[in-house]
Parts: sequence; C-alpha cells; structure tokens
Amino acid sequence: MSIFIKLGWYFKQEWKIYLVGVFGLILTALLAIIPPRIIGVLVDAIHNGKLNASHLMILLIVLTAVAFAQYGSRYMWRTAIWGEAAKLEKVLRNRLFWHYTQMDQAFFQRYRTGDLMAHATNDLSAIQRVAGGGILQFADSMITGGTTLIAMVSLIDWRLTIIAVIPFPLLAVMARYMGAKIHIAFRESQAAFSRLNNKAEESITGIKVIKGLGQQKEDMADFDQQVAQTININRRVNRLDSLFDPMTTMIISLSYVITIVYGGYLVTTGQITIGSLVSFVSYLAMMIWPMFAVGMLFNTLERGNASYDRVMDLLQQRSGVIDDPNGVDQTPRGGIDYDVKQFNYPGDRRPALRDVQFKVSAGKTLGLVGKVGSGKSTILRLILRQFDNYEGSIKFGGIDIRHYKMDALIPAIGYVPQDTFLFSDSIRENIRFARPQATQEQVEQAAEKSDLYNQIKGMPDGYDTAVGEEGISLSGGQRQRLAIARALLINPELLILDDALSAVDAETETQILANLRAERQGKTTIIAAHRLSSVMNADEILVIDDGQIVERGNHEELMKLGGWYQEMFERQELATSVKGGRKNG
Ligand SMILES: Nc1ncnc2c1ncn2[C@@H]1O[C@H](COP(=O)(O)OP(=O)(O)OP(=O)(O)O)[C@@H](O)[C@H]1O
Repeated sequence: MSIFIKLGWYFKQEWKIYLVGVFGLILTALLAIIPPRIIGVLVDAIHNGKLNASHLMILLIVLTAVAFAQYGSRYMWRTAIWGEAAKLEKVLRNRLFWHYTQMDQAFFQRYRTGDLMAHATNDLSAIQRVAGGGILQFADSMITGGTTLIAMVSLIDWRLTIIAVIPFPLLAVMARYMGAKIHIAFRESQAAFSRLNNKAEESITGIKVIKGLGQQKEDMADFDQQVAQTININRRVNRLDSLFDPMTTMIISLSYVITIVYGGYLVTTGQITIGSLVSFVSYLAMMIWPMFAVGMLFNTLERGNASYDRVMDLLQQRSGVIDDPNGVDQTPRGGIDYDVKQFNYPGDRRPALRDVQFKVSAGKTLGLVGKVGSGKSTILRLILRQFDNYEGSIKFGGIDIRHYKMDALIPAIGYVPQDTFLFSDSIRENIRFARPQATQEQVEQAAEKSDLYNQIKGMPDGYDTAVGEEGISLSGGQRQRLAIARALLINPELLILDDALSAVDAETETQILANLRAERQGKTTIIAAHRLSSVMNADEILVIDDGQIVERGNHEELMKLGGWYQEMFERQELATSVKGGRKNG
C-alpha cells in the first residue's frame, strides 16, 4: 500500500478526475446490485405462481435500464482512471528524460544505456499500472466488494453472509505473505531485464568489433547465459503468481459449498425464500472479481513499488555539475583562461590533469597534441563542463565557466568530436541540428566551408538525402566534415575540434583549416589532433604528456626545441611526404 502514499503527490494533484472515476465505480457497483435481486424476485414470483405479464414487463424494463446506466457509469470511470494513468506515465517519463539531460558524464559512466532505457520503459509501465489498474482493483475490492456484502446482509440474510465469507480472510493472509516475496522477486526481475538490455545494446553497438574479431560465438554464449538468468528469475515471479491466483477461486468455491449447505437449510426451514437464495448465490458470484482484485492489487502494488523505488533511486542521483540558476545569462565572449591545478576522473585516484595553464585570446588558435591517452580530450571536457570537480578555474571571457548558466555557456561552444552522432534524418537537418531555423543558403555555405558541398550535390537527393540508421552510410571523413559544418553553422565564440579531421585526407584538411581561418576572424579555436599538420598554424601549441604540459610554443619554437614535437613532426612528414610545410597548413 505504501506505493499509494508514494504516489500521493499525483493523486492530490489530480484528485478531481480521480473523484469522477471513483464516483463512476460506486455508481457501477450500486447498479450491479439490482439485477440479482430482480432475478430473485422473479424466481419467487414463479415459485409462488404469481408472475403476470405486466409484472414481468416492469422487471425486464428495469433490467434493460440498469444495463444502459452501467454502460454510462463504466465509461465514466474507465476514461477517468485509465486516462490519469497514462498521464502519470507521461509526467514521469518527462521527468526522467529531463533528469537524463541534466546529468553529467559521471552518471552516464555509472549507468549504462540499456539500464536507463529499462527504467524509462518497464519500470514506468509498472508504475502506470498502479495509477490505473491498481486504483481500479483497490476501488473494486472495496466498493464492489463492500456494496455486494451490504446487499447480501441487508437484502438477504446477515447470518448467511457471515458464514459465507468465513474463508475470505485467508486471502488477506496469503496476499500479505506473498506480497513481500513478489516485491523482492520483481525487483530482481527488473534488474535482470536491465542487464539484458545492456547486453543487447552493447552487442548491437559493438557488432562490427565482435564480428571483426571473430567473437560471435562467445558473445552469443554470453547473451544466452543472460537470457537464461532472466528467464529463471521471471519463472520465480510466475511461480509466485501461480501460487497466488488459484487461491481466489479455491476460496470462492469454499464459500459456495458453505452457502449451499447453510442456505439450503434456511430455505427448507422457511427462514428465507428460494428467490433470496438465488439472489445470494448471484451476489457471491459477483464477489469473485473483487476477490481477484484484492489478489491482483497486492501484485500490482508490489511491482509498482519496486519500480517506483528504482526510478526514484535514479532521480535522486545528483549531477556533479550544477547549473547555477542565478548564473550569468549572457553569451560568453572573449578568450579562454585555463588554470587547472588538478583533475581526477570520479573514482580515479590517479590525476588525469596536473598544472595545466594556458591562455587563448579571442581570435587566436590553440593546438593540443600528445600521445594517445595523454589528456587532450580531458582538457576539452572540462571546458564543456562535463566535469566540475577540478582544482583551479577555467574562465571564458573573464568569467569562471561555472558561473554561467549552462544555456548561455554551451551554445557558445561548437564542439566537434572525432566520431559524431548522426540522427536518422536528412543531411540538411543534420547540419542545421543546433540551429534549426538556418536557411538553405546558410546550410550550403557551412557545407562549402567544410568541403562537403560537392559531395552532397552528388548524392541521390542532395540535401534531402537521408542519413543515419534509415538512410545512407557516410564515410568517416564525410561524417567528420558534416560535424564541422554543423559547428560552423552556429558560428560559435569558441570552436573545439577534438581530433575532428583524423579521417579526412591531408589535402582536404588543409582546405578546411584555411576556410576556418578565414571564417573565424576574431573567434577562438582549439584544435586537438594526432596529425601535427592540423595544429602547425596555431598561435600556440601545447604538447601534453601524462596530463601535464611538457612543451609549449608555436611551430617554429617547438621545432627548435628539439623535443617530442620536432621528432613527431619529422616522422609524420616523412610518412605522409607532406611537402611545403606551413604554407599549406
Ligand atoms: N571517463 C573517464 N573516466 C576515467 N578515466 C578516463 C576517462 N576518460 C579518459 N580517462 C583517462 O584519462 C586519460 C586521458 O584521456 P584522454 O581521453 O583525455 O586522452 P587523449 O589525449 O584525448 O587521448 P586520445 O588521443 O586517444 O584521444 C587516459 O589515461 C584515460 O584512460
């Protein structure tokens, strides 16, 4: 029952519609009392030989009228209660989705996609069932069960009623005992579903790698094992259900036996009429559904409770990155002043960054280079406020980035990762994703500057060509260029390219960089790259190693220094036979 208290906020908010629903249920229950009594009266009239045509006519008209009235009252409660349940699911789904969008990277590292999806589907359905089926079962067991009992006592015989309901409390005892078990089993079953979702998501996303490395068999075996585990847990839930449900029929059958024996005695001794016994048996049949409802209610509530706890656990997770509601609302303008003394990834004792200090004035370009895993992306992630837990400060336009509102800061940054995400939509919509109101001309200009223009023209439907899961596949280089076009379209104050040109050839890279330089006069750019030709024209280049700056300067200075940069540059130049050095860059 605690789930009703937990969902109290919703019932309070929507009490008016629930009141209409419950009123409809009461009306339905009251109307349901009439037909069995009419049948009893009819039986008595036949038994006493007093039935005449006009009497029969009246009874039949009443029966028909009751049927119509029940139709109306049922419609009333159904629309009210089921409608409210669907609305609750929507409210919770929005809240959950909003919560996901507010969370930081650490959260998405802790919870895997499959798990988050299971919460947003299975768990929300279980909660929805509480607000719909649960309320209905509760009202049904109380209202229909209650009014039928009252009808049995007041219209037939109180002694017969008491004796007939003797087996009923057994159900309550059973329900209480089973409820606790079902709660635990269902929580486990939902957790198993989450794990299975994760596994499926991981296998589908990683299918190319799995196949490429010939690991299909191992992956299938692993999946099979997860499925078997989930089935086992669900079997346990079903076993508990199967133990419980037949109890209801058994208890009702017991009641029938008692009723026939004692009711027969009351009829033969003349204490009640035969018609009353017929009515009573009909009422007893009407108790079957409320009895089932009690059983199902415990089930629904326990499942809803387990799911509600899972969803609330998730909603209570706080992001490490707090968006200051009173933060600066204006778009940041100006350079970057980066001063991070230390940063550790959550739960990692080893610092990922140490003493990283640099300034990029407005309009300048900074290059970040270094070995794989040296910390280049980490430096950028902090500017994007994916993590806030560092010592030091990062200023954008002279103000600490933590003092801006997220809605002001993030749109000022155009971030292009190595591998971008394409939505299942047209090329046009993918390019203008961050600026949906952009005109075709603006989209084309952005495509031109990212050297994608001619390729799009050659595609079957031009800018309307669908890409992503339901469209054509773009090459790695095309995806990267599309991502650059996307970022250029918003013309951000700060453009970050995180190894975003790795899949394009050297010539295209040179072209795109030259376009960027011409385009981004007065705006700041940071380029992290493995290929040094991407950064050789930057105003300052930082060489990162193990989270620290080990060399810094412009291209000429670094070449003179004779360190990692110079060695790497010569090696890469040799490998790609890039000639002409800086003038091409
Ligand atoms: N989310 C994370 N949680 C914990 N450690 C991380 C996380 N991301 C990166 N790291 C660690 O931080 C270090 C720096 O990684 P980072 O991605 O910044 O390197 P990088 O220089 O950008 O590498 P690459 O050139 O391969 O992109 C690595 O040791 C990496 O293992």
